[in-house]
Amino acid sequence: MIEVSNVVKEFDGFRALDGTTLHVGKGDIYGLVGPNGAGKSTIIRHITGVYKQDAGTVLIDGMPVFENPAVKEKFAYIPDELFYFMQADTMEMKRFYQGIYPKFDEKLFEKMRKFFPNIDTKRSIRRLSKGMQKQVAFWLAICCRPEILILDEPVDGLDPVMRRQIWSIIMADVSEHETTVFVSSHNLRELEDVCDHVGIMHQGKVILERSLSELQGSVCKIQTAFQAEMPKLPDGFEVLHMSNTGRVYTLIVKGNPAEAKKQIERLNPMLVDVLPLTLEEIFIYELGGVDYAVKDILF
Ligand SMILES: Nc1ncnc2c1ncn2[C@@H]1O[C@H](COP(=O)(O)OP(=O)(O)OP(=O)(O)O)[C@@H](O)[C@H]1O
Repeated sequence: MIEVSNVVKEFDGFRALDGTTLHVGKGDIYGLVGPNGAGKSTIIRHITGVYKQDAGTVLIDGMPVFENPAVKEKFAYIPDELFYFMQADTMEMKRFYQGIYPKFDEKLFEKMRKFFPNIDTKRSIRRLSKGMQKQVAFWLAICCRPEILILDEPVDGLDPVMRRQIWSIIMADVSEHETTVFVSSHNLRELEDVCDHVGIMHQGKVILERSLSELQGSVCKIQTAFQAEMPKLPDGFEVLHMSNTGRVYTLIVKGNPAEAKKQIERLNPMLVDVLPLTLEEIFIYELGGVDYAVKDILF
């Protein structure tokens, strides 16, 4: 659905994007994570056709985005800095969006009022708080019925209750309409519960791109204890990290979790348990040795 290949962008000789490549499939919830200055907003501005790349391609459904209104109708974009007509109120903005998005869902707009009880839709947006302005942006974006929602740091500035609310609205939309979501954040934890694909961006490149199921099936944490010393582990059993407290050993193991558990069980342990790894832990071990600087910044 979104295909970004080898995109290069320079600003006054500074290479903000240095061969960025990423792929987002239909219905994916793709999280792009990276430290400040990695290039997340810049690549998003290419995907939304705000910028034109110096080299490489940016395609949505096989079509170039830049200056292509047919493609722009497919997505709604919430940038990190909102650019409303600040004098307008929410109802006026709604009419503006209705003019641009033929599929704008008026009924849904009314239905969603209950989620945003603090928004006075007749008050100029300039006079709403920053968090409230973001809420309005979501409300309108979802009602545009886009095929793709592109969100740059979407919940920054929202309180924890509203964050949960916004995510649950997005998730409901995804499951009902198979909306594709492309979301950037510098906070991996924020994306952990919602994304099914994650890309890590660093210095203008996507250095790692994985599906969550692929990640979760490829590394696991095993806790085990033996009567005496830890026996020799089978050949080919790839331990990425091992620590122990007394007789209880915690192993981070590469490979299928169920298979790894079976292999440990053959060694007659007193106990063996497979524990879930957080996305953060998975990346730490996945990236092990690749680039410590990235790990230090991201986690
Ligand atoms: N219009 C511009 N002119 C000059 N430099 C720019 C411009 N836009 C971005 N940059 C530079 O490109 C790099 C990437 O910026 P970008 O905003 O894409 O990073 P980011 O990953 O979104 O960061 P953050 O998490 O802080 O929002 C930065 O070094 C930034 O200074």
